[in-house]
Amino acid sequence: MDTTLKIVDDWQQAKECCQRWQQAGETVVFTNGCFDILHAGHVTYLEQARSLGNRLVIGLNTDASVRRLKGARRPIVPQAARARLLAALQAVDMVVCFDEDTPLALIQTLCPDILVKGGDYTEATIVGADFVKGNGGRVEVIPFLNGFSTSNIIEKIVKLHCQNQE
Ligand SMILES: Nc1ncnc2c1ncn2[C@@H]1O[C@H](COP(=O)(O)OP(=O)(O)OP(=O)(O)O)[C@@H](O)[C@H]1O
Ligand SMILES: O=P(O)(O)O[C@@H]1O[C@H]([C@H](O)CO)[C@@H](O)[C@H](O)[C@@H]1O
Repeated sequence: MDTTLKIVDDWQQAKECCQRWQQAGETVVFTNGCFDILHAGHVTYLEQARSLGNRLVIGLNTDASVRRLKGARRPIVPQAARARLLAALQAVDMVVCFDEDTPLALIQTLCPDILVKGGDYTEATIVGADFVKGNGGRVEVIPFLNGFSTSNIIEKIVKLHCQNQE
């Protein structure tokens, strides 16, 4: 299968695909993030998110959005490559990029049935939670898998490869 076909650039096309899934009785799960330097915590998280429904859609921050969110030295991995890696995961059915600071407009466009974030968030801090619940959906927080973060990976690389070696 050509998994690049999961990467959808046009939000209207993504909306129509989600509608087709929902009209077929499938539950559409949505999550979002930067997913810079994909790691095992992301993969476990996404597989658990997918298990909550029948389809998993990822809202992926563009490079400009990541830079505003995480600083000028991020992302490490450009959005095209981040999208490509996510699309290759069996758990993922669609990847849609958003350039805003938050995924709210995308969530309001796609109207997912379930909105998911990891345990580094609470329902009160999940953007789109009120909209999804108001639209008859629900919000789920997936436990954080400790020891896995992109920041930790970057710190380890700097420590092991960039500082003066003893
Ligand atoms: N170890 C983990 N366990 C479960 N969920 C995770 C884990 N790491 C990230 N996530 C989830 O994956 C999504 C994307 O997170 P993000 O790309 O910010 O990962 P990160 O490793 O925390 O990155 P950074 O260290 O740059 O903040 C978020 O919904 C987040 O809750
Ligand atoms: O990868 P991150 O930093 O977990 O993703 C961010 O999530 C924010 C979250 O949805 C707030 O509830 C979102 O606003 C931001 O754009 C990133 O996707």
